[in-house]
Amino acid sequence: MSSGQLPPPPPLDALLATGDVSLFLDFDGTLVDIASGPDSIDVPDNLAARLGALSKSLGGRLALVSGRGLDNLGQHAGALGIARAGSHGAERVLADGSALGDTPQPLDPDIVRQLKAIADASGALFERKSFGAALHYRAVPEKGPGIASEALAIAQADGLVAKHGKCVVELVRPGADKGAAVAAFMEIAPFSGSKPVFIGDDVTDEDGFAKAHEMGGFGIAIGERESQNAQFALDTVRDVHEWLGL
Ligand SMILES: O=P(O)(O)OC[C@H]1O[C@H](O[C@H]2O[C@H](CO)[C@@H](O)[C@H](O)[C@H]2O)[C@H](O)[C@@H](O)[C@@H]1O
Repeated sequence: MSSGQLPPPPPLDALLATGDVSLFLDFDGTLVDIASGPDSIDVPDNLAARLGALSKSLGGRLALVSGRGLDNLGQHAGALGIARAGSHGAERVLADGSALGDTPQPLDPDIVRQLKAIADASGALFERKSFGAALHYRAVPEKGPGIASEALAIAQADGLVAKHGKCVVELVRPGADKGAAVAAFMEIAPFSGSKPVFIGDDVTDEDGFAKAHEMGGFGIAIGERESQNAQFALDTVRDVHEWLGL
């Protein structure tokens, strides 16, 4: 259903009055506005501190779940003293920085070279990531379908997964899934036994919405994109900040 046709979520205070809630937050397009490139984002002042305060008020039941690597997330958002999953959910750490689950394997260098060659030939922006590599075609949108199909062919030949997002396709190893990250956090304290709520704007967030709903909670889709699995919607990043009381 189009996000515009979904109702807004109940106020966070009202939700918290019904019992413990865990919030799982996407980053790009949810906490920060989409920009022309991965390093052009404008991170709101003191975002890390404000998320830390929100996490504290929720008894630690807050986690970022991003397609960015955790190293990259830290470079942009600053030191995050909250639970977080990066690389589309494959890298997971608790608020104290201890790992939750295994560290993923990086991509084979030959795959990275093939993706870089596609970027060089097409004018796409190549983003090297710790456990994946992405091709951003925001500056060459007409080449998006061709870039995506070349990346998909490499993924299929090498047992990898192509993650599609806003003007981007990325190859990752199987298992990088935001729903799996939600499930992993929900198995342990302080998340277990609470109602999970996943907030995100992009295709990869659908796994998070579906898992949150399956576990008794719901998803909140941000922006115009049609969502298959969210129950509620908010229009903008600013609305997300207001709903969270950031
Ligand atoms: O799961 P997220 O936290 O939303 O991360 C998804 C991807 O975000 C970044 O790309 C997107 O945001 C860029 C900056 O606004 C934008 O230029 C790009 O078109 C978007 O696709 C990031 O660069 C990727 O690595 C993340 O996977």
